[in-house]
Amino acid sequence: MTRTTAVSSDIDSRDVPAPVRRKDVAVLVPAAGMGLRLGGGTPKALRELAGEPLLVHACRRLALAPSVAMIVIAAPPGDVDAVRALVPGAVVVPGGATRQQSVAAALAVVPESIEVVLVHDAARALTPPELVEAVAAAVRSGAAAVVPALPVVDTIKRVDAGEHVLETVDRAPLRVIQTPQGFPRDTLVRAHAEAVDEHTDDAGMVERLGHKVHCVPGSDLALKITRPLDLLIAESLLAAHPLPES
Ligand SMILES: Nc1ccn([C@@H]2O[C@H](COP(=O)(O)OP(=O)(O)OP(=O)(O)O)[C@@H](O)[C@H]2O)c(=O)n1
Ligand SMILES: C[C@](O)(CO)[C@H](O)COP(=O)(O)O
Repeated sequence: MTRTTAVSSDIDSRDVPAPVRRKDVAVLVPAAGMGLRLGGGTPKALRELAGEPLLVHACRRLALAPSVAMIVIAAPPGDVDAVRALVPGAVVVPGGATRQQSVAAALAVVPESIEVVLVHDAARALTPPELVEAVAAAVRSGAAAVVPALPVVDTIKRVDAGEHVLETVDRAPLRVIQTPQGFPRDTLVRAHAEAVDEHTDDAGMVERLGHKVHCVPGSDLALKITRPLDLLIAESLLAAHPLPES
């Protein structure tokens, strides 16, 4: 028996605009960190996961996001040519001494015609293209800054210098923040130009300008590979969530 599904609608399909596929996003990929907490002596973005550098995993997923027009990588200064060979479609610049300086170096080469800029850690190598699209869409909808956020799952306590607990913090309003973080280009340029101190993320700089930062749901796949345990977790995640065959 053939099963049919009746779809009734009084909207003429000719009235429905086709989904807009805009390639209007530049993604800056800070990848110049040493990865001291991971160890191993190789810059972290070049450390391998299942036989390929973390940076390659990260850029492959970025390139699968329909909005992405260009990828700019801030590479370890001694590995610029190696990174160009690994990710041939990307623009590669030497990174700086801090994450913030690496992002600024990449931002400096984004053409003015690009209106939406995302910043994405190479260390979040398994971030799915869907999260990139969700962040880009929220920027297009008018947000000054967009961050993926996850709830905190552990009890949080504040301690003093001697590791004595001062208080147990209410975790309900706390969030763990990931990348990609998204911005209108002009806002990110201004945030970097006016930053007076070091920030751990770009949204923090935009927040300092007085703008509201908008959260979208984060992803477990966007974990930051920071310590050796994270590499083991990433191996399992990669096996469980391979990219579809092209
Ligand atoms: N001078 C720096 C420092 C960090 N990063 C990048 O910023 C991202 C997030 O940083 P983190 O995961 O903390 O990397 P590292 O700084 O390499 O780690 P660690 O602090 O353990 O050395 C990474 O993709 C890293 O390569 C960068 O581009 N330039
Ligand atoms: C930008 C970031 O990934 C957001 O969670 C994070 O702040 C980077 O921090 P790190 O101290 O450089 O690991």
